[in-house]
Amino acid sequence: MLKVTNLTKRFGGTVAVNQVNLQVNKGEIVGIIGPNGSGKSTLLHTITGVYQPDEGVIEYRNRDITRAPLEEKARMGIGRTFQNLRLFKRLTVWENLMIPAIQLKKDRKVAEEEAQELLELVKLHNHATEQAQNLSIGQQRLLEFIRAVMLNSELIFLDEPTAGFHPNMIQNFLDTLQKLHARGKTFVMIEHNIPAIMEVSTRLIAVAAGEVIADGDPKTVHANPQVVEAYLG
Ligand SMILES: Nc1ncnc2c1ncn2[C@@H]1O[C@H](COP(=O)(O)OP(=O)(O)OP(=O)(O)O)[C@@H](O)[C@H]1O
Repeated sequence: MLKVTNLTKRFGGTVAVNQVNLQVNKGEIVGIIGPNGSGKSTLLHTITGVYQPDEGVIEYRNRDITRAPLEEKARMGIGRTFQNLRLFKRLTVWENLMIPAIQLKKDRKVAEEEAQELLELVKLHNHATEQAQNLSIGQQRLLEFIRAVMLNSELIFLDEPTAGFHPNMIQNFLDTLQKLHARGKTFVMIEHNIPAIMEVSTRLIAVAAGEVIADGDPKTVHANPQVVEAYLG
């Protein structure tokens, strides 16, 4: 589905992403872990078109999308959420879901049914008429998450989706993720909550100092001595 080859992104003298190779196959939930400052967000920004890479190639469904901007990648089915949320804060929960869906020329009735169903899935249906800014951070993250799903995204990148969550909301998020996964969505998720990522990931990628240091079965990667060293060292 997605193939990244020799991807490099520099900021001045800092090599934030260094010759990264990775693939994402349809139906996976790929977890990305790594210490603070290891390049996870920059990797995600570069793949999704927030940043342009300095080197490397990004292919989606066998098409070269290396230089496509964020909006074009979104139209191709690559969705994402942001660590610093990007909701329409003064609009209602319902409007946050419907406005982008209508801009995408979705049929209004289909979009309304989908919005209602997704709101029920993340237990936000009683908040539909509230302004987004009045929700808790966790609820805002859930809203941004289902908005990405509403936008016909097939491959969805999540940047620390459970950051700021009340502990009892984490399971709600993980259950929703697995339900959407069961319907055919593919996910790539950066997360510091290791128990959460171990629960849902079908594959785990560990990065350190801008490089992929392990990629494979979650339990094997988590136990990899280099990964343990990167976290503790
Ligand atoms: N816009 C930027 N300008 C300059 N340097 C940047 C920029 N964004 C990231 N960096 C640097 O690139 C490196 C990787 O940062 P990045 O935010 O991608 O790491 P991260 O693994 O996502 O960290 P965290 O887990 O804390 O979110 C760091 O050295 C950081 O200081």
